[in-house]
Amino acid sequence: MNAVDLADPAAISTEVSRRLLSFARPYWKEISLSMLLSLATTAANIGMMGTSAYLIATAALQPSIAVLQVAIVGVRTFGISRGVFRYLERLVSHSVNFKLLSELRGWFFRAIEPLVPGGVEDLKSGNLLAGSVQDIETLEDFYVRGIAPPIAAAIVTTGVSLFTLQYSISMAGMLAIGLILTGLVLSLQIRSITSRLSRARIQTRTRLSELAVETIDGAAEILMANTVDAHLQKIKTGSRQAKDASLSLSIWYSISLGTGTLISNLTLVGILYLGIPLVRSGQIDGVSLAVLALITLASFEPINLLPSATVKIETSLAAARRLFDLADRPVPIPEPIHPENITHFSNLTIRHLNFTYPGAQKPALFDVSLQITPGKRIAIVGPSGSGKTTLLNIIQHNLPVLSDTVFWNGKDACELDGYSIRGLIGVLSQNAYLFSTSIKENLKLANSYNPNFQSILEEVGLTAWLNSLPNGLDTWLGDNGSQLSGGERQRLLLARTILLNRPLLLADEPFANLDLASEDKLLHLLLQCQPNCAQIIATHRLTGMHLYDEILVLDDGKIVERGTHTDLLITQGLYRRLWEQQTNLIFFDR
Ligand SMILES: Nc1ncnc2c1ncn2[C@@H]1O[C@H](COP(=O)(O)OP(=O)(O)OP(=O)(O)O)[C@@H](O)[C@H]1O
Repeated sequence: MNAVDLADPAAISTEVSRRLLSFARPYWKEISLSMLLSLATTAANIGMMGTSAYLIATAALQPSIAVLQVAIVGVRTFGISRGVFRYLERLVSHSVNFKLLSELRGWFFRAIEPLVPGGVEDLKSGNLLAGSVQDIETLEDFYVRGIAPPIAAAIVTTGVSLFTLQYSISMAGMLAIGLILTGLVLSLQIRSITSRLSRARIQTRTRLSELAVETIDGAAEILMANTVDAHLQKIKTGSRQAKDASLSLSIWYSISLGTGTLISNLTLVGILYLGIPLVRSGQIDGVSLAVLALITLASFEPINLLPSATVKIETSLAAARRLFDLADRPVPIPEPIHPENITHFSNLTIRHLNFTYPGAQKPALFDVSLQITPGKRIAIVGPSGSGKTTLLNIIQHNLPVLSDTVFWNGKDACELDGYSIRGLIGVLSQNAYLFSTSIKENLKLANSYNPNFQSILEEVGLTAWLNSLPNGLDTWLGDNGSQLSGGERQRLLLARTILLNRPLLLADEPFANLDLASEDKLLHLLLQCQPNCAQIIATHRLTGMHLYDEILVLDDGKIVERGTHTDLLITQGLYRRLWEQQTNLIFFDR
């Protein structure tokens, strides 16, 4: 949050409210309508109570029925219109509220998305889940209870006090004091008490969400390690803390409701205490006092909701603050001010690239240069930790680089639109995500317009398997493809990447968890598909190396050797040693 004193909770709340209100600006017409309807409901309620009091008090004096006719019609009209206005007010306020919440979900996703390359690694997925679901839902209270009701309450307080003023200054003063005590003093008091509790509630709820996601994701490992009880204990502790935080808020919610009702009844007693002598002295008549007494009660109806609404609004503000904190994280790879789009691929050149992770002692990449053009196949090989994945991430624009190091079609990557760069790249890795839906939907994700699924599935060798499935392409894959074997999964990921049809394909150990024969087969398939597609494959398994145009050997972040398979075997360097190690291993494996 900009230019806000972070030590001042009031300043933070004001800034958070201002930002939340800015989302409501486009809906000002609907919000104004809901405010008008809220006012109309309260006015109808006050009218109904006032005319009822008039009717009952006048009827007690046994006048002719003609005298009561207008009041009878008034009670009916106010009674029916109150229900109609209340219904319309709820309809309008909830409709605008749902629109606002869906807008906020879109905004949150758009704000988080640019952070994903390298910006949310320190966050647990349960934290983001709590943000995108629970926190946004909590904001409902801010919009439903935070905008229209306080304004309607202020208008009611002013109107009813002015009306009472026509009868007596002291009674009007008493009523205004009661209304202000409840609507303002009690609300502010409750707010200062509950703001810390609201933050604690959001924190405990987030922690519980993190624990739940972690436990579900790691269920198999937890069972294997026999630590179910320890995890359940953590969840129980988290649940208890979340329950305690909610309970404290509920207690204050009830206290505020009860105190509001107490103040309204005390005000009524005060009005009667001041009014009865006035009736006795003939300054006002008894019927007017009855009307004023019931109007007093009715006017408290919207005001009484304010202190309890404050508790909910404080929780909304705490949730919003967390959302803004997440959304305001600095973008790790800022886009240029005037980004240039790149729509085709003719070459990628990397010149003397150095890269050091923040806080790392030594660079992960040092003086790396390469060039790739359409149709060229490059393999990046090297021991674990030599920098292969880092290099692929830099090409994907997932890590920040200095200008004058990475060039697309001769243009500096730092001046290009990051989304358009990623739009040129297809990525294949063993960790790629498969959505929990059908095979067809997962393939459509890559290219919903390509009806040519069957031929690509045939190409990657999945046809026989698909034919054996009763539901074929409509087979559900399970969470992240949990119902697939390693080979089926990798073939499906390969089919999805081919369907994506991007001019540059990056593959990071794509088939490493398969047996050597399957790996060999899929690597050949990958290299044969899309002849014009440039490919860079990072691997530490030296399978099919003779098929690559160039092999870069990385060691400790530096390219120590480069050339074709035959050249590198002759060189007698690291590549040759790695090759011999692997061929010996394969020999012993057999
Ligand atoms: N996010 C990160 N923050 C800090 N250091 C990192 C990060 N990711 C990787 N590194 C470090 O950078 C170096 C290169 O890692 P990288 O993952 O690129 O190697 P690799 O060759 O792909 O390894 P492997 O074959 O095991 O996947 C390693 O020393 C690693 O510890």
